[in-house]
Amino acid sequence: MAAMRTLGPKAAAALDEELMSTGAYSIDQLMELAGLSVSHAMYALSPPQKTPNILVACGPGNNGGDGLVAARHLYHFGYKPTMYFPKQTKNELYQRLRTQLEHLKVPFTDDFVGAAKKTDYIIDAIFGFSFSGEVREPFPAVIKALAESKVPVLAVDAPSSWNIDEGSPKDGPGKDYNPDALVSMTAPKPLVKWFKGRHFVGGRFVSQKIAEKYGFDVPPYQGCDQVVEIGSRGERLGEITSKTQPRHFATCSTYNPQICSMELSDNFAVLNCDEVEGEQDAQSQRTSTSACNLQVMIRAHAEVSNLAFARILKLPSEIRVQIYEDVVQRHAIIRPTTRFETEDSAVPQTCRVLRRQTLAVRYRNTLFAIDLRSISNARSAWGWTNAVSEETIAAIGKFRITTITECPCAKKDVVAEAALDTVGGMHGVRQGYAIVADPRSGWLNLMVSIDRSYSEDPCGVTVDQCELCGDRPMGIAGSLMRALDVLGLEDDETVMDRQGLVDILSLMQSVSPWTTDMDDRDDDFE
Ligand SMILES: NC(=O)C1=CN([C@@H]2O[C@H](COP(=O)(O)OP(=O)(O)OC[C@H]3O[C@@H](n4cnc5c(N)ncnc54)[C@H](OP(=O)(O)O)[C@@H]3O)[C@@H](O)[C@H]2O)[C@H](O)CC1
Ligand SMILES: [K+]
Repeated sequence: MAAMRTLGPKAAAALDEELMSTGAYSIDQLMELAGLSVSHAMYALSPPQKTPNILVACGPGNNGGDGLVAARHLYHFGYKPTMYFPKQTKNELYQRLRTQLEHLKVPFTDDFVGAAKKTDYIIDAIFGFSFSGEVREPFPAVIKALAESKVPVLAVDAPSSWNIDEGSPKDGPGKDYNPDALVSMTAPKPLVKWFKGRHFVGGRFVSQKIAEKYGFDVPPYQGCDQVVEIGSRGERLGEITSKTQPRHFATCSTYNPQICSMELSDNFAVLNCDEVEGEQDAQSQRTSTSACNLQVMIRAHAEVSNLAFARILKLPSEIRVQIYEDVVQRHAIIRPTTRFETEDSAVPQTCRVLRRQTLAVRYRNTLFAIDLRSISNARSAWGWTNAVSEETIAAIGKFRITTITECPCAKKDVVAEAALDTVGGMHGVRQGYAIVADPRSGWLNLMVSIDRSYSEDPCGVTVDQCELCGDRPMGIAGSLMRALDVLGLEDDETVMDRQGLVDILSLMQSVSPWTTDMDDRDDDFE
């Protein structure tokens, strides 16, 4: 996949001129769009629930203006921005942007170095494509602090102090400055050749005609996104290894758009591709017919759904295309690994560790996992969500339990179908339970299904009888009901605060562990 073309400093300045002359844009508009893109990139990197405090360092030029605009949007997204803006020019535009922030009571600080120690994220909007020469006062200490920062940094258009054409400086305060992320305005600058972090492009307003004239690519923005995450050099997908250290982790169930992509903590490392293989791989340890079938089904699914599953995952389009091509052309590298690996014991509290049949795709530092059970069995999509992220928990306030009784009576399918209305289209669920977080409606749906093979109820509680045959199966749902009882929740629809949800998830974990036990004994899982 070819890397995106870059725009040198002269071309970038000429483009801005053209946008403001023949393009009929005003500088305010361009800056508003640029700052909005920055705020979207920030949100994509880390939502306000995770990193509320953002220190925005603004330089004297338009790069600084982008930072001022971004801070306003971030405030409205729920962050708490703090501004460092030491060299304000007389330009009226900057005064207005500052006043807008002051009206929101966004604080301005003179002590960047001190503030940098207290924040969760820093936005570097000091210099953009017009930076040149040695860094002048008062910025050397600021650039040095950015280089030494323990908290992550998102750079706007360029890591400040980097040479736009030649990248990171050989000496000076920015010598070791390598921000974690970069959002390129309109098009990447040549310096991205040396940039190694996560990279977004923003500026969804230029026409194809202008892009052609200036020789850059308009990236494939999706939905109403203001930014696209791209690989700096268009590298191919990495292969899967159990040692992959993902920064983010996403799971998805194809047939249920309510199951969104989820993000977990940084130190969550998990991968399991047991029994799933792509091409016969020299290193593969086993072969499995179900894997071959799966492969065929994934392929068919990919063709039919035209990447719907990747879209649900909100994968960068580059990866979507890659998955699509790989899957359709049967080049997916899917390797069996033996076990899951979790690094953080807290993770299982809010996460159901992936089990079999997971297609994982590593893209740069991000590991994407797609739950193939949903892909492989279109008629009975497995409603498994493997993780409930902090962000999702923050977005939901209600909890709903649906019990699906899989009874040995002949009408069991009917029983399962009855759950359709309540859980948004999932059926065919067997043992286990699914947690479906739906931030849009504010629901955390917990679907409990019961299998007769669970003959004992660990908490001595029986649950709903089968509507059709009157039998009262027991099992995992019983323990859950018990857990709710402990919490004093009698209704199966409850509005609760975030802590309540966390408590429930923790309790479920403690009464019925979601991780290794089940995985160990679940060899016949299909
Ligand atoms: N294309 C888009 O989508 C848009 C991008 N925008 C953003 O604008 C910047 C470019 O803005 P510009 O005003 O041209 O310049 P900068 O902000 O990069 O920097 C200019 C100021 O920086 C000072 N400067 C330059 N070099 C040094 C140095 N070595 N030491 C200290 N200070 C330096 C310079 O100061 P002076 O003292 O020389 O005046 C300038 O004040 C682009 O990168 C995007 O982020 C726009 O928002 C429009 C849309
Ligand atoms: K910058």
